[in-house]
Amino acid sequence: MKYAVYVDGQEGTTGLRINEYLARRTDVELLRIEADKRKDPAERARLLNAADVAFLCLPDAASREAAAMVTNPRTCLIDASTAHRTAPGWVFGLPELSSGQREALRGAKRIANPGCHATAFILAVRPLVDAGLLPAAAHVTATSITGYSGGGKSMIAEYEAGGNAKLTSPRPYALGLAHKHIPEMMAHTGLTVAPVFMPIVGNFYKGLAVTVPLHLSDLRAGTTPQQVRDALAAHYEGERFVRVMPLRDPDTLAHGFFDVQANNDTNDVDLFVFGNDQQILVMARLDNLGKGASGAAVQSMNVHLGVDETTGLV
Ligand SMILES: NC(=O)C1=CN([C@@H]2O[C@H](COP(=O)(O)OP(=O)(O)OC[C@H]3O[C@@H](n4cnc5c(N)ncnc54)[C@H](OP(=O)(O)O)[C@@H]3O)[C@@H](O)[C@H]2O)C=CC1
Ligand SMILES: CC(=O)N[C@@H](CCC(=O)OP(=O)(O)O)C(=O)O
Repeated sequence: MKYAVYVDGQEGTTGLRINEYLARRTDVELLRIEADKRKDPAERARLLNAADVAFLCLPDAASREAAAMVTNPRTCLIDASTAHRTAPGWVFGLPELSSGQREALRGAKRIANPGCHATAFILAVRPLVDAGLLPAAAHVTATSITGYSGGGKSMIAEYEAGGNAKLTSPRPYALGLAHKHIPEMMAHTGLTVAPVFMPIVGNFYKGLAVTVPLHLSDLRAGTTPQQVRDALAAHYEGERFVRVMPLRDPDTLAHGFFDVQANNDTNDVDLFVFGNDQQILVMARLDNLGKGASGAAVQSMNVHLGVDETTGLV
């Protein structure tokens, strides 16, 4: 038996990559929309309702419209947009979040794929809150360095057109302190105070690293960097796609510089803890188009269907 799968937004950055993952699979029949009907509501509704799994790789408003078109109770929607990540009735597509998450995804017909920055932030912070090392009311800050593909087709075109000197240097953004991932960062870590979050987009295609700096005095009294690293390792023990590096990763320190692109073309997340007697940096690195978007969506589909979670992923 093959699963019927439709990608709404198949020509976009996330949709194209999901199609690449799925094209290699023998257990999936891809339903494709004709090029001239890509935005035809009736044709999209027909395909959405014919699918066992439909990925929404669309701007937020179009994702909301697509969700409203689905009347088939068998169709499982996996929404890559920001529209439903804290919405009631939608399960967050991050299997590694907590011990009950896979079971929830298995039973869900509405799955919201996490944002790329949010994935890295949540994977770095949630285990520390769960372990009681980081108080839920802590005042947390975070930065993220990301490649420009995170901005979708329009930002990719801007960078690749060339000729704009302003794009050659890294650009901090979301300076209104209201980045669209903050609600999901709070909802899925348990933090009760909004983190101060500043992303920076750089002149490279893909790769992302979130850094969360913490004073040890903000953690449970007596917490050491090693305990923080060990809490992460305990939370992710046995996970195929999350690797917790040794404390003060010797390879990184030997190079002197952190490689934001080292997880590109994989679905892997690497977590790091650097630190001294007073301070730590917790860092999470991933491919924003892999575990930050399309890879995560395919992983959630695998969990939902009950097939090997790594099928089609590297
Ligand atoms: N890029 C990334 O790293 C990530 C993106 N996301 C999210 O995934 C979603 C898709 O992003 P991304 O792939 O980057 O965006 P893109 O802009 O690259 O692609 C969006 C696609 O949706 C199509 N589209 C727009 N409106 C409609 C409509 N009404 N009906 C059908 N198709 C429509 C666009 O058509 P056209 O080609 O004509 O413009 C385009 O092909 C967004 O919500 C984004 O926030 C999530 C995680 C990471
Ligand atoms: C460089 C850039 O602009 N990146 C996007 C994030 C892309 C992403 O993962 O967010 P969504 O899934 O919510 O679209 C941003 O920060 O808004």
